Amino acid sequence: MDVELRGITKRFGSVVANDNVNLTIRGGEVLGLLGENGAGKSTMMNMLSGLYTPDEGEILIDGKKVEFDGPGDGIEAGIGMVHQHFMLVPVFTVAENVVLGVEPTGKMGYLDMRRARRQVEEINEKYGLHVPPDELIEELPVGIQQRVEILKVLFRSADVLILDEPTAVLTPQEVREFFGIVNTLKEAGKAIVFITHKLHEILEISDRVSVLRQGRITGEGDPKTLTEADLAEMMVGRPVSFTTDKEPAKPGRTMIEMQNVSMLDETDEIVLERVSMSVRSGEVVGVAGVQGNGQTELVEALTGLERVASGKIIFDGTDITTASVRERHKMGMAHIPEDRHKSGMVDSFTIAENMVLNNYYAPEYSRGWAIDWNKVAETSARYCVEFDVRTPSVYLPGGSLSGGNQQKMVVARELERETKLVIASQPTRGVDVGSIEYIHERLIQARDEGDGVLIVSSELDEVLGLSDRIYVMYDGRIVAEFDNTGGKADRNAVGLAMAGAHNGDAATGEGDAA
Ligand SMILES: Nc1ncnc2c1ncn2[C@@H]1O[C@H](COP(=O)(O)OP(=O)(O)OP(=O)(O)O)[C@@H](O)[C@H]1O
Repeated sequence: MDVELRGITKRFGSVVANDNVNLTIRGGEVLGLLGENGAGKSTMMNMLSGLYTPDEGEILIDGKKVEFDGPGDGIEAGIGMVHQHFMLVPVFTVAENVVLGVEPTGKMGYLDMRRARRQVEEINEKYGLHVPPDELIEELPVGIQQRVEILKVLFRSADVLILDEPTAVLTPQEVREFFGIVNTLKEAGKAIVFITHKLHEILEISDRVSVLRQGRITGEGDPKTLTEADLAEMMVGRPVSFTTDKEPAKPGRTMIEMQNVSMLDETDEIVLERVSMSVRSGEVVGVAGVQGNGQTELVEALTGLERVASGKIIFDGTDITTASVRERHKMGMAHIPEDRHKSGMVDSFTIAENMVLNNYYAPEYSRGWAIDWNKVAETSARYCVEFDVRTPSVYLPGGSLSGGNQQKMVVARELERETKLVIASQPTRGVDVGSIEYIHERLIQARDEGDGVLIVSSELDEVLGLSDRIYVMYDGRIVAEFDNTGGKADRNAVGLAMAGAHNGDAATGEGDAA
């Protein structure tokens, strides 16, 4: 099935999200879609899937004009969207989720769950999805949940699959498996639209690439003849540096220290086991690891979001093991959370309100009981310019920003404050290459101004590029430590430690440690 967008324009108030867009999507092909944060990618796909109606232009399927009046019409026409934030019911099984809304019925009109299960198995088999139909969603890892979303649209006979930043939350192993599935779908004649900010993925998986800038298609090309640098320049309109220039670190006093910290989850399983680590002022320490090996819990312990079971945490000489989140924050701890929607922002609050979400009581904004909103708005507008948060007004809701711009808003709030320690968890997730460059520069600037900086990232290149020292986490423990002065840490050795192939004990300084 081929789909054509012709002269599509979409406005939100004064924002022109799509401006006279022309795009063709073909069956049996992966189209890579690239663009800066806020360029209009999601808006365009939301129109293709029937969620939004274009203000101007038309959509043609196999040459015939179609009009959608909601996502039901989109899926009816064979267009399926796999969203970045999954829309599954956690307490339902895979099969129940897949058939929800289009349940097959038996002769008496009752739900025929056996038939549903069989149909799920057939799709599973055909596309090599390997999803267990009877498992509850909440029991499944993220990578498998994503396949359930794919199953859902295939069950509804989608011929066009729109994948919106599908790899953002996957481990490297899950990405490999996911690409295998994408290729199977393509060979079966499906048209795939693949949206990502990871340029190497575009080069690897897509047959064609289109670049969107400020609502317009500004470039198209063949990934076989393009490089990452070409793609970055097409997106941003200027050459982008993939490495961050930095002077050697000048580590000072210990800013934060964990001493033998252990943590249990709600079922009393150990999620952090006797972790000892430190960050000094004037250094960037990176935490590498495949997601799910205790990094989230490490950050929760440091920031006070969760209580530790044993051990001590010392922040600039003060024992903060039992201190609250706000106390730590007031002492100069900044936190860029891995999931901004969980602990970073409120969608319905304005951008200005979000910019002071954890700081509104500071003397520069508060006069007694009253908040000086003019001052808040003025400061927020400045942060938006500095961090290139694209919005016509700071009085719009935070949730109206594109995903990457929401992330930049949270990063701006945390990095613009006077701090001693910055804890940055997946700081550039969903952020375009131009803004990654800027966020990296700001993290190095924080280090050079004397902050301790802790970066937790599932992007190994990010950890290697920024850190002066690297810890590797595996199975709730720190299993290795590497000196990365001048970028000397061995990528393969770090990768091996991430995979658990490490015999040494970082705490005793054995192994490939510094
Ligand atoms: N529902 C909405 N209300 C108001 N403005 C919106 C809405 N949806 C999108 N916009 C605006 O339209 C523009 C395009 O946003 P869109 O989400 O399509 O960008 P994107 O290319 O997908 O970005 P990202 O890479 O950050 O996800 C942005 O300026 C955004 O703020």
